[in-house]
Amino acid sequence: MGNQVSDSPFHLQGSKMDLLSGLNPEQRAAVELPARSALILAGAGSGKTRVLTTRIAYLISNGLVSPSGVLAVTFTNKASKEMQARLSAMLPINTRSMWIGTFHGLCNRLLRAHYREANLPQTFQILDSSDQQSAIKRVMKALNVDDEKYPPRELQNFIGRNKEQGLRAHEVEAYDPYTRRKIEVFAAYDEQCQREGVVDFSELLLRCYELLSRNQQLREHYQERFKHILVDEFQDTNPLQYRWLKLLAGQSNALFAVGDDDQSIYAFRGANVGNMQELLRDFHVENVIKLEQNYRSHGNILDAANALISRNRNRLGKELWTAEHKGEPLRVYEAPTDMDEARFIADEVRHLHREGVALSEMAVLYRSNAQSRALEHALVAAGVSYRVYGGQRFYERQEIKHALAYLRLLVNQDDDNSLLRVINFPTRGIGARSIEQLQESAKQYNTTLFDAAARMGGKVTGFVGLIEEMRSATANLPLPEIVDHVLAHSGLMANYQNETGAKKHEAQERIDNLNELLNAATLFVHENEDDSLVAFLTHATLEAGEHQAEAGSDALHLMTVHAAKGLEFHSVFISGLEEGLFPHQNSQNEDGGLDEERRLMYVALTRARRRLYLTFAQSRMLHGQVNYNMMSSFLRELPDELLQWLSPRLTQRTPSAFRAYSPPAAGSTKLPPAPPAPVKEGAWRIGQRVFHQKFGEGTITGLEGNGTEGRVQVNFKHAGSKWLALEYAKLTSA
Ligand SMILES: Nc1ncnc2c1ncn2[C@@H]1O[C@H](COP(=O)(O)OP(=O)(O)OP(=O)(O)O)[C@@H](O)[C@H]1O
Ligand SMILES: [Mg+2]
Repeated sequence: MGNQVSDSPFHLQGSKMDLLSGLNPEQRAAVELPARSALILAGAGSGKTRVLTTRIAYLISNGLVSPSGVLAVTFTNKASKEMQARLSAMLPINTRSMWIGTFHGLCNRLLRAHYREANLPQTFQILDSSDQQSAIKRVMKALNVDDEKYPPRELQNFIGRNKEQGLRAHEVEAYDPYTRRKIEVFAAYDEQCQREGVVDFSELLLRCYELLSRNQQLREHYQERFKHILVDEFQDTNPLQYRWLKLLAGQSNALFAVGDDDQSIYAFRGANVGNMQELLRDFHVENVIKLEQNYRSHGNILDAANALISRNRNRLGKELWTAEHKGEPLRVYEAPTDMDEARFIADEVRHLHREGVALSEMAVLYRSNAQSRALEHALVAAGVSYRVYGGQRFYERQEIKHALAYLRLLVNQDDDNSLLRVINFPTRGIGARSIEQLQESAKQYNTTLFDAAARMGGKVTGFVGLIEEMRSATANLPLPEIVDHVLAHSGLMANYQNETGAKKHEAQERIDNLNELLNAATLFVHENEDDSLVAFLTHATLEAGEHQAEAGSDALHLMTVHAAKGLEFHSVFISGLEEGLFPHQNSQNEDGGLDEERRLMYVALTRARRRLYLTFAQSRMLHGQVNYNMMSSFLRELPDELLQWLSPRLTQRTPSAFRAYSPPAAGSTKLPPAPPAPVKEGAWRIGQRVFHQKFGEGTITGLEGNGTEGRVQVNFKHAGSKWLALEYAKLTSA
């Protein structure tokens, strides 16, 4: 059973003063609180994480607890590594063996230590989401469950949701035969996992919770051991996590929670700010300590964040101030296109870097992962090393690799790797057994897998047919339309569109990314003489993997706002501040959705210490078409006097506004890219009949903008009315 609690206190001469000397009175009071449960409720950058870390050091160095008596929960692995590093700097102890980690990490550790009691094999494996889905499909097959009536994804969500509420199959209530059938699958799936010695993510937490709640001896052992339980980002814990904490805390241990209701950004995953109220009640918390001084940001940044968040309803209410001076205004930049926005950011980064700001002290934040592609492209071109955090680089993402594999098969059917990647993705009933047979047959006749597949018959040959069909259908199409065709006909797009429930968010990201691939193809055609599919695939291979900064080297941070929680940087760029993108359009249909987006924006703003850029683009490519979004309402919610516009402030998108585009006034740090060269005006007129390769014949019903930025509205005979960018639409007159 784990480490024993050491009796010998840990005394470090003089460290008490050193540890506390840099803190303000409230922070100090929080660090020195007696061993009772407490809630520190405080805004961004007020030192919550610092207080939590210092408290651990304080308790240990004063002999109030041994290092093994502490359990600290962080939100990400990155955060737990940082906490260990900070602790090591404060205490001469090995922090590696301490129980500091994420909920999943800590549960895994407990289950490994007590695998027998948890009824697991010593080497139990963890299923990721796609492993889990294959496992569910096998169960369904064995039970003869119709996967049209019961989509495997729906079952996956059903199982996950119930486990996250602490429910096993036999505890789920069934009101109808449909649910009863799902419960059967749930039960059989758990049996199969048990037989095979695997656990999924939600099982980690539930199994650990059950272990502790059923095994009194173990529970008492850990309750005896973890005298101090400390939780960072408490506002984002879900109900099962909270129950797990309660169990470990028992009657007498101290739960020290720090959090900020204004930074609660995981409600969509079941996190519950209400936990804060429950904590006060369940743990008889008498003192809620508020920290109101922000040490991170200059005044203007903080004023902007405060002004923004003040528009939210139902806040617990707290003020933030800083002793720092106002600093610079927030820099706003409106770019003509998303590519210009990305180039502007790359230029500014280089400029700041030349002035001495380390790349790792800068971050570019975006709302959705798909936005990283345009940014990556510009950074590669500018030679800036960067690292994508909390997600993969664009061309390494699963769905992009799948799409590229299909495209590769179109140009080279002998590419066995690509074939193996997608022969059964999306699933088309080609099992591991068939693939083995295929490989044997290819070996026997010394042919490629594709040739072997053509001979094999059944579903495998059906796949060959699909590739051949797609190849002939796309033979004479321009590159973006080839990509579009393959996304639609391979079933990739539909596969993600069919996601439901909790998986929907992830699937939406994948769909956005696939659309982004289409944008990449469209752009590629414009930037390259050779715009063949082969050339594009070569380009994709080169952009993947080549420029990712090496581990440990100085590199710019690229990440979603979600992934940036708890971090800070000298300079931050918040990109894509457009209505529909940030705030995300999905938030409009969800109750409290806009408030959650605003909290996300608050998180983004408060990451910056010294300099903040807010950027957006007049036009952005989405699904191969140009979208004209409005400036984000969040930008409008920031007080005018805090903003410095680097581009002329455009309130309306009119053709004259485009013509008025000019470099920013002197005094700003950097010139934006030159305005697009106007093309011959009047080439198109309302009422004119036109032809588009994909949509066919139509009539122009609207014109807007000018030059490469111009767009037309066309009412197509068969495809309905669409706005198209003149630059990309390649219209001909009919
Ligand atoms: N008393 C202090 N004196 C000087 N600097 C401080 C003090 N307290 C905190 N800081 C610094 O302020 C910054 C923000 O602190 P910290 O990250 O702990 O805030 P936080 O409340 O956890 O923020 P977030 O809500 O974003 O997680 C850090 O750089 C930290 O070192
Ligand atoms: Mg923090």
